[in-house]
Amino acid sequence: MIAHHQEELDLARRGRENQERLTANLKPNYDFIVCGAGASGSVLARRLAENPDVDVLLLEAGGSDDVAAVLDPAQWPTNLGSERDWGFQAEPNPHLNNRSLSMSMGKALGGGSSINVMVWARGHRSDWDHFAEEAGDAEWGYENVLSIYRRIEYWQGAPDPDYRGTTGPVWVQPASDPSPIAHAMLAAAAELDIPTFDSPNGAMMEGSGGAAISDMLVRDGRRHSLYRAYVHPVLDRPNLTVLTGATVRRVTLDGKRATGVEIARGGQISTIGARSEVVLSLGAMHTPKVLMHSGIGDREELARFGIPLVQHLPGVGRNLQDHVSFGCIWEYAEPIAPRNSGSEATLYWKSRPDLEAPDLLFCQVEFPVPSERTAALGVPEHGWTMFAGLARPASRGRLLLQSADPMAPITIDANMLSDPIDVEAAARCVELCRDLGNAQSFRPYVTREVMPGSLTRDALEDYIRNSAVTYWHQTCTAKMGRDPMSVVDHRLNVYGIDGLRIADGSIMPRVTTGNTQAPCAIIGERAGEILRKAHGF
Ligand SMILES: Cc1cc2nc3c(=O)[nH]c(=O)nc-3n(C[C@H](O)[C@H](O)[C@H](O)COP(=O)(O)OP(=O)(O)OC[C@H]3O[C@@H](n4cnc5c(N)ncnc54)[C@H](O)[C@@H]3O)c2cc1C
Repeated sequence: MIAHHQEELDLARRGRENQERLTANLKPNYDFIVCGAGASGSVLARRLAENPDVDVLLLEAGGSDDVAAVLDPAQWPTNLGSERDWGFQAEPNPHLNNRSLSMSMGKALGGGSSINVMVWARGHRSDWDHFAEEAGDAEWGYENVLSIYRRIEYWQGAPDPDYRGTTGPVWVQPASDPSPIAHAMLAAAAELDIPTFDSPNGAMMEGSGGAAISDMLVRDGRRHSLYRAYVHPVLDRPNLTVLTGATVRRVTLDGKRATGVEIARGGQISTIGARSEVVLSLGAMHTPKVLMHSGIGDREELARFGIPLVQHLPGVGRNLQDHVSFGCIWEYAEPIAPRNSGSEATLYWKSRPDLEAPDLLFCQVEFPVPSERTAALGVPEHGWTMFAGLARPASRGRLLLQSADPMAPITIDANMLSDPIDVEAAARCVELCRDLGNAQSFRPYVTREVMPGSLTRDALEDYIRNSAVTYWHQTCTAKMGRDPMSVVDHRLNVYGIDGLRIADGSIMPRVTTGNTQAPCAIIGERAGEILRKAHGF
């Protein structure tokens, strides 16, 4: 253990010194520029840099992840609203009683994977098969994706070679020593005839759903972000430069070929060239934004701000999806301190039996999580939340520019619950929450259901609109596909532009069933495979 710790310290020092050297001597050109060191970008940069002959620049607007708020799993909520959060705010939404939701996204090395709740959820079989169908490419299908998961995981739970790998970079473990209420959640599921599983990742996500103790990216008691898993161990390579505090303003183009990027850093604007390709991994808000500022997007939207059109792609910034969630809260009989990240049990189920796959997603949270509106109903000092959401929302949002200035914010019309089907599913979702939370198995741990309680249908709808918050799974704004609203093809090429690809949650045609960082890791892995093949290395 001591020897391992010393090795870690040595590696960190070598990496730091190497990066100080590389960033003090930035080159005018790199082979590949990966924009955004988040969940997908971290994976991709590592895979490209594994070839020592390939020079990779990884650009990140945020800063270091080497702070307790990131590395200590229990401290994740303290990142919300901090310098490590972009702090997006959606427009007031009439379907949420005119509430304007906060839409946090990570701004630091690791992106969302440095501030998230660390849950590892692979997505449902039908999600990946849908991606393959949309893309017209079986390599995006479940069977292939399952083999990638096996390859990248360093699984710490009970051996399960059909589903789990033990030689990859991503340390995945079942939540260690979960809270009694996490076990109560599984017991309550069983009371309602919902099957329970050893892990949510495997057979559970091939069928109708179930309940399990969550898998987490936590290693030796510390957050194991996708940046820590993939990039941190290779920071000492001479062919990988990681530049923080660098905000990508736009892609530079020569006609319809991407030539590099324009960045803002330390008050200076400069350009850096890409000999091979530029990849946008800026997340679902900023990837479409940077495309639009580069002249790639909807003709009319760009014309509003006089941005010269390079490629008309009406789907840029459309199709915004997210899991909307509703907190139902119970008061503890005796306070129970949260363990791990405070979210250790998960459940997926269908709102209607005829659905092909689960459309409801529950993550238990071991402390109260009201919305700013439901907080007024009175929050218990000690309580827990069933954080229950729509895994397959029908509502779609849109991103719009506010200005021709690349540093200006964007307008987010999240449009949650605009489709009445979602309100129906939400009502079923909250009813199921109540059935679970009020089940026999929770009795030893709770005194009472604090909210919502038994409500008339109208009052329940009002509760849904007042309690709705984001699950922070914003995705799908530059979707992969073959229809006119698609932005990238099956090889992640931006339609109509050479040398420009997208690899992040934006390319999802539909948000996956479950938390989104594991699918974003797959997108990074696929991008790595595709680029290595395209460039013959
Ligand atoms: C609070 C919170 C909790 C979550 N909990 C979970 C969870 O428990 N499990 C789970 O699976 N998922 C969770 N998620 C979602 C998950 O983290 C994201 O879906 C995932 O990180 C998205 O990956 P990405 O690569 O698309 O983008 P990101 O991870 O967001 O990465 C984008 C990166 O690009 C950088 N960037 C953006 N704009 C620029 C620019 N102009 N120039 C340079 N850099 C830029 C960002 O700073 C960021 O580092 C959570 C997210 C949040 C915010």
